[in-house]
Amino acid sequence: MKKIILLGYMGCGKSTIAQNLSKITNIPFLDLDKCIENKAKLSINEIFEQFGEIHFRKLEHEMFLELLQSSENSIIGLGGGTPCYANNHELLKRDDVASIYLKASIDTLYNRLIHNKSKRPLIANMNEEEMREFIAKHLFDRSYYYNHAQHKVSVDNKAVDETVQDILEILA
Ligand SMILES: Nc1ncnc2c1ncn2[C@@H]1O[C@H](COP(=O)(O)OP(=O)(O)O)[C@@H](O)[C@H]1O
Ligand SMILES: O=C(O)C1=C[C@@H](OP(=O)(O)O)[C@@H](O)[C@H](O)C1
Ligand SMILES: [Mg+2]
Repeated sequence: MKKIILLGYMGCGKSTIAQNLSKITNIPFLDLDKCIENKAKLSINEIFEQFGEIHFRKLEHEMFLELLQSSENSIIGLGGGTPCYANNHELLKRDDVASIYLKASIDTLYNRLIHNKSKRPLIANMNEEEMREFIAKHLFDRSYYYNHAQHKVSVDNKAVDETVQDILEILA
């Protein structure tokens, strides 16, 4: 069975959707950020603070390869930046994975992230205006990498269950 990879911008719902998809399919869910935190015994915030983003990107690439190498079935929730560094986007095209881009609009992302920014070091210290502008520019830059996914699901105005159903249809 192919490994299922969920990708997309911070707040698009990778962790939430992967968890729910895992419950329905009984395929174990691995959150890349959580795996990095467990291995480093530090939170994502602490890794950024103590070692910087470049070091985080190295850990992220290594952990992504490690998860892909395992022979177990899994749903892997990436971090928002994963496809955009270390040529990770090329791994999204592999035959042994089904990669799915959870595509969200700037408004959807802004509305979710405004209440959920403290654990995301890239936006934690921004005010509302800065955040909206940052998301707009950053999403534009990153879309090139996200578009390497094999499949795309729009998540705007959809409940968690609806997005999960859309993914099940892709996988069927
Ligand atoms: N329809 C929805 N689908 C996914 N997440 C939603 C939805 N509505 C609200 N949310 C909230 O948006 C946030 C998405 O965050 P998360 O799943 O951590 O995304 P990511 O891992 O992509 O950064 C969560 O707080 C979740 O509860
Ligand atoms: O977009 C990014 O560069 C990041 C997204 C985060 O994951 P989520 O997308 O799950 O928030 C986490 O990996 C880190 O804070 C960096
Ligand atoms: Mg996440």
